[in-house]
Amino acid sequence: MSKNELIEKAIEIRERAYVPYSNFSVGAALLTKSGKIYTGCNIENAAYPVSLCAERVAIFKAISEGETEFVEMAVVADTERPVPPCGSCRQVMSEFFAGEMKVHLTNLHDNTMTVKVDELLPFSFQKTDMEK
Ligand SMILES: O=c1ccn([C@H]2C[C@H](O)[C@@H](CO)O2)c(=O)[nH]1
Ligand SMILES: [Zn+2]
Repeated sequence: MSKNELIEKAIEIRERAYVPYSNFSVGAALLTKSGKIYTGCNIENAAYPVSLCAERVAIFKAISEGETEFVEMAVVADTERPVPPCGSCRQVMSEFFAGEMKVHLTNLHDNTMTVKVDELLPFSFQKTDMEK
């Protein structure tokens, strides 16, 4: 599985985005260690805050299927710069992904930026912070 194949999956699933409010479609694809790909698109709601981002749809699909080991993720939107994930998604990434894991952020013009989870959210709140 190459970076470009993962990006292709994110581009494909982006077409399924349900975005009647923002009209801003996002796609995500997450590769597991076992070689499976979980995809996600953003899904909005008339009660706006209930909406879910593409990244979290992909991550929660994988977690709910019992996946625990992840290799890399791709996120795509029709932005000028590579799409930056929101803070909530960064926090969820830091919960389930290794700090060193790569996330490929891209747009429809092939401007891709690859960042590590730790770079997306440094000094993130972790479950170990609740242990004394
Ligand atoms: O990285 C991002 C940024 C935004 N959105 C969604 C949330 C909302 O549906 C729309 C506008 O914020 O885009 C994502 O899915 N991922
Ligand atoms: Zn988000």
